[in-house]
Amino acid sequence: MKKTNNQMLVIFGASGDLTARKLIPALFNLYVAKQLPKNFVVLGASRSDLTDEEFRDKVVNKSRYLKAKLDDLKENFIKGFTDMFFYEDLGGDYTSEYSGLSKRISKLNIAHGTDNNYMFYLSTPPNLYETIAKNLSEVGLSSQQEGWKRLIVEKPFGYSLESAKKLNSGLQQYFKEPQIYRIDHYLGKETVQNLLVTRFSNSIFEPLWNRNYIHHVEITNAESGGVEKRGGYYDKSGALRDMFQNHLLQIVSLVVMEPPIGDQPEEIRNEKVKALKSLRIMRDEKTLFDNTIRAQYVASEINGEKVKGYREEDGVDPDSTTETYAAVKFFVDNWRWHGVPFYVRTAKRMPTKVTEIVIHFQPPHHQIFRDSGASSKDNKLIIRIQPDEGVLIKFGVKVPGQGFKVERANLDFYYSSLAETYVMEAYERLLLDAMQGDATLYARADEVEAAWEFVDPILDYWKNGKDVRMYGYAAGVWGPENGDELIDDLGTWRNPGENLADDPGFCVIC
Ligand SMILES: NC(=O)C1=CN([C@@H]2O[C@H](COP(=O)(O)OP(=O)(O)OC[C@H]3O[C@@H](n4cnc5c(N)ncnc54)[C@H](OP(=O)(O)O)[C@@H]3O)[C@@H](O)[C@H]2O)C=CC1
Ligand SMILES: O=C1O[C@H](COP(=O)(O)O)[C@@H](O)[C@H](O)[C@H]1O
Repeated sequence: MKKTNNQMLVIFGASGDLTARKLIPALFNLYVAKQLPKNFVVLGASRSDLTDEEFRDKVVNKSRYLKAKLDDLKENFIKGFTDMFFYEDLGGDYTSEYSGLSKRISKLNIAHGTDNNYMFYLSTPPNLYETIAKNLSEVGLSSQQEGWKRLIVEKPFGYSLESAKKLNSGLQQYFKEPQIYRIDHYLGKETVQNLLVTRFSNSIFEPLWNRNYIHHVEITNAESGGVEKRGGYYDKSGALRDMFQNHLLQIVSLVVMEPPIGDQPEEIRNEKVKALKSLRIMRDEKTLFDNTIRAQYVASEINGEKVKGYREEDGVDPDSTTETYAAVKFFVDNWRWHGVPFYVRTAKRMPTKVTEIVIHFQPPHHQIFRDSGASSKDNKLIIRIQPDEGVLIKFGVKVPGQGFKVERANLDFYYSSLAETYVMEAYERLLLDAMQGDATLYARADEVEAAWEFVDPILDYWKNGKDVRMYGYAAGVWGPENGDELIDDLGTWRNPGENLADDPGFCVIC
């Protein structure tokens, strides 16, 4: 069991959505599970004019998640939680000097015995990250002479390769790379981590994990929701930046990577970087045209309810060319994966919320049961990241009786069958790791840059390419028909829990 030192968590942007929806509930779960250190303080910092009491009130009252739990808990238990919270008004903006903040931190440190160990969580608009790091450094709050200092940074880590490099070097002027924790909440998901264990702690999968046995790899991230209240942010981002560049390429790196020499953070991260650097970058327009598809959802009805199209959403430009669906086919240029196509798609307003990896194995070289129902697509390994987290194996079996009729069977493991095991929420797991100084599940600067290097040409083509198209799909279906064209030499995408409405797939900006 790793040790969690006494410490203070300072959250910049403490009055925001992420703090209320993710960070506070995660801290609360850690508190209930007695995982927080003996001496622990949370100092919220924002421009809003709040007292400690008002902040505490907001922290507990604003969290719908906590409200549901609070009814079951004793009042003094809850008070113990809220008493850990304090608030510092940064007075106007985040750019003025931090001597007031620094004094408050010192005072709380002495009063609560947090041993000069400070974790700074940047949950503000990203254009403030570098300024906050600079201001902290100027008042000595990045120095590790006494106690450790860590900086957790929220995505987006840049908007392009160039801006990611600028952000990384900007932060590294004030904090050393090992002090910087770039959070990618997909890495905190239990089944994403389980990929490493499935691959490297079993001898039955790894011998097959290569071009000789794997035909192709498919990764789907589907959300049934639209852009909700984040239209303004999303319209400047799009599916490729919002999900693909970070979460999905992180998953790809875990599928592709070579076995690390051990389980230490740098051993694993070094292999992930190598994996990301081996993705074949698409440079010419023809390759980009043939291997990438973008689309937007348009107004439709889902279960009898009218649903807005993307361009009608609040905060979205009515002429927006931002994609809510992105599908990319690519290859990995290394010994293990030569010639194996990867198909990765992500979208909002799909029929269901699901994320899964499907490893399609090669068909048998000589299929003697072809006429008895055996299919060349029988063998699949499905790693279900969410929901119903688990690992599923699909294979062919003989139907009892005369002859050799073949049908498909499943060997399925679901995490829910481990009823005794408490599965931590992603933010809970990641916060605890950072508190313990374990950066394994955080993205390193070179990983982020390698991912942008792959994504940048696609973004550039989608913005400036000659023949580039934007397709439409009715909200609530599995994307545009053209999405299937990408994979059509292999059939169709696996649409889990399929509920496919009639969808012609049409072009809104051809
Ligand atoms: N919400 C989410 O689900 C996710 C968010 N993120 C990232 O986390 C960060 C925070 O996101 P989120 O909490 O949603 O954002 P919000 O807009 O809800 O909150 C941002 C906070 O930053 C403060 N702030 C300081 N300067 C500004 C400014 N110029 N404009 C707006 N707010 C400012 C605001 O507090 P005050 O006005 O009091 O200073 C506010 O509390 C962002 O970088 C976002 O990309 C990443 C993944 C998911
Ligand atoms: O980072 C993001 O992730 C969410 C999806 O996360 P999940 O854990 O619910 O799968 C996505 O909705 C959001 O647009 C994106 O910014």
